[in-house]
Amino acid sequence: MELAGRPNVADYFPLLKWFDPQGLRRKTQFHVNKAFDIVGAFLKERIEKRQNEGGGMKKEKDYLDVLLEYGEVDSGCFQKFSSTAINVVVFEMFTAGTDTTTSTLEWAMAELLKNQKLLEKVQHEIRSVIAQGNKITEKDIDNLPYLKAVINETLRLHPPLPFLVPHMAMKSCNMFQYDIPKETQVLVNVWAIGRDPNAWKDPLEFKPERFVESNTRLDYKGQHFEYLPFGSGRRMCHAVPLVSRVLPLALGSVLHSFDWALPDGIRAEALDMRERMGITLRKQIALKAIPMALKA
Ligand code: HEM
Repeated sequence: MELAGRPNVADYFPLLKWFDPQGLRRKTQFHVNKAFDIVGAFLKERIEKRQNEGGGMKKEKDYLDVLLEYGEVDSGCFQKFSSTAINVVVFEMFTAGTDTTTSTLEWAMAELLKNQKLLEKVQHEIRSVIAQGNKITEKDIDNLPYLKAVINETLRLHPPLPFLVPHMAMKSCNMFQYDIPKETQVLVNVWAIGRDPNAWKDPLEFKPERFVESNTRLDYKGQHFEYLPFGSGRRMCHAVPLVSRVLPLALGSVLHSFDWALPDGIRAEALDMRERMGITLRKQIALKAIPMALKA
């Protein structure tokens, strides 16, 4: 992820592409190969296990089982995925899904620890819906509008992919009064769009309320152009249904089960919120937070 986010001089002088002057392509390829070997080992192990179990038609399947079984039922219509295809898909899920989700959770916790009142408000909502000792489940999420609003607001101020993923114009076109020649690389600055004072009131303030009160029912499905943390159109993030469950479950669980404090010596209002630029937008200084057991 670090190498993918590093500025590459060859993007500005395409002639240099073949020389790979900073060695970025070479170094990235080294790590990609390593990751492929790791995924390849999972895959081999699972295929062997399924063969030993005799077809592996077990009741509980995970993602890898589904990929391996794809096409087995109706071989007339589908071809099975090759090992290489599965390897690529699993690799892509890890690379696209890891930093994005963890960065959102880290920023959400940081914003809440910085705004104790909001932290109390969201914890109050969660704890009044889910009794102490119980766990949050997917079906609880719809009853937690403020928790969802905290996540929405985090994605507005801290979109994990601030420039989306680079796009390329397939043909010359004119969009929003800009002439875009064929094969131009286009970066969409959703970070700036989310902070645009023409679109947002008090744009720099962390106010989850705006998503609860909003009459427009703003969402991140790619149709509201002032709010595009997952992009828009046919290359937008296809994990939105997964992420809209995983983020509230993960954040809700830690907020439900523990009280939280900053380490000694760090005042909430002085919490460092600087960003570190890369392909994903991380906190420059990793958040440290202390979980405290709830009193029975
Ligand atoms: C908070 C979490 C996430 C955010 C904010 C996010 C955001 C995005 C964005 C902005 C794009 C590019 C859209 C564009 O350029 O128009 C993208 C693409 C993608 N995302 Fe996500 N993502 C998240 C989580 C995930 C997860 C968990 C997975 C997989 C399990 C995933 C898989 C992908 C893939 C495979 C693509 C490439 C799609 C394509 O090029 O067709 N993302 N995501």
